[in-house]
Amino acid sequence: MQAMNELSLIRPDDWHVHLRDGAALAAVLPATARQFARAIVMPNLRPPVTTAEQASAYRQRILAALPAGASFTPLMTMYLTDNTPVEEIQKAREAGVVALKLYPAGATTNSDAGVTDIRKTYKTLEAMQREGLLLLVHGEVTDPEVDVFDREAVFIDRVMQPLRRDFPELKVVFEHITTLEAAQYVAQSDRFTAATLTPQHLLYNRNAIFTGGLRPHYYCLPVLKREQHRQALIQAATSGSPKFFLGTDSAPHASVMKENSVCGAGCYTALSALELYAEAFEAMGALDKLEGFSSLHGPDFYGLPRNTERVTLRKTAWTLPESVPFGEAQLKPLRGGETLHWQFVG
Ligand SMILES: NC(=O)N[C@@H](CC(=O)O)C(=O)O
Ligand SMILES: [Zn+2]
Ligand SMILES: [Zn+2]
Repeated sequence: MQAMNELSLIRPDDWHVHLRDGAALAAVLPATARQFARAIVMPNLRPPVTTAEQASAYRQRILAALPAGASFTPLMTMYLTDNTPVEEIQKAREAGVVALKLYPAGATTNSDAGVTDIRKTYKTLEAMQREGLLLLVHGEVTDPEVDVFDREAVFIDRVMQPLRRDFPELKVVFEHITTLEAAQYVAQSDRFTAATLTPQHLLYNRNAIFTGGLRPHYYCLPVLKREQHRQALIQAATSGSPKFFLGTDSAPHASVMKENSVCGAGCYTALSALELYAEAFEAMGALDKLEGFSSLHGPDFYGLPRNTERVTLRKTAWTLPESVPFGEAQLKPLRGGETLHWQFVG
């Protein structure tokens, strides 16, 4: 394939991002709004966004925190609980909420209020299927008997398959998939199932967490897996299949929380999201597949219009800052202080 020095794409959207709130929101929002036209905003605040009213208020806080002149649309989600009332689903749709997020209780950062048993949510899922709201899934079981590296594969058998059988027309996004099993499951599923892929799971295997010592900035959930899984994921992303699309899962945690005896899960990638994806696609000789993955498959699956504006990435070396302000704290991006070879130019 011919080497390319400039890449022009329809402006992408980020179908899975954590923007947090307050000073943290103000610190990270400009980076996401710079690269992406829209983003699916995760609801795992403390306390979580569980009502349509809270989602609307959170949307207003995001819009208020946008830099002057930015044109960015936050797409709001709500946090599904054992007790989400059925009536809340119609309110959610009316408030412009596009999806609910399933966190198995205890699976990840701020998931304590998550679902303890999917059957408890069946009436709500029925209403979502009827109203056309999507279900976004953090697909890991929390059973302490199950090895951390197997939790996604076990989730497919225990939760995904029954869920798909019982709600065949509910649109489900299997978020941030990390395994061969999940990539195969999604590739073989019908048109109501899709998946997002993060840059870290396309670029790294689990060795990255242990290179020369323990590297907390490579720790996210679901945790990085073996190389065979990474290969299955990058194959899926570059396959051209419309079932796979971009979701950074950029998940900022203050560096004091990452470099701690108990390290919070999450990689901060919003500062260089497209650059990291371009690097992963280029390594496969598949830069021609980047636009579908970044800009077309997501809106098509969500039933939203494609963007029309374009953005450019240039092949040029630049150094990602090692650390950026994060309210009173500091935030260390994945690959901070290192040289990247693509640069988003706007
Ligand atoms: N991905 C992560 O490791 N962390 C996310 C939560 C999530 O998406 O599971 C976070 O909110 O920090
Ligand atoms: Zn998650
Ligand atoms: Zn996430």
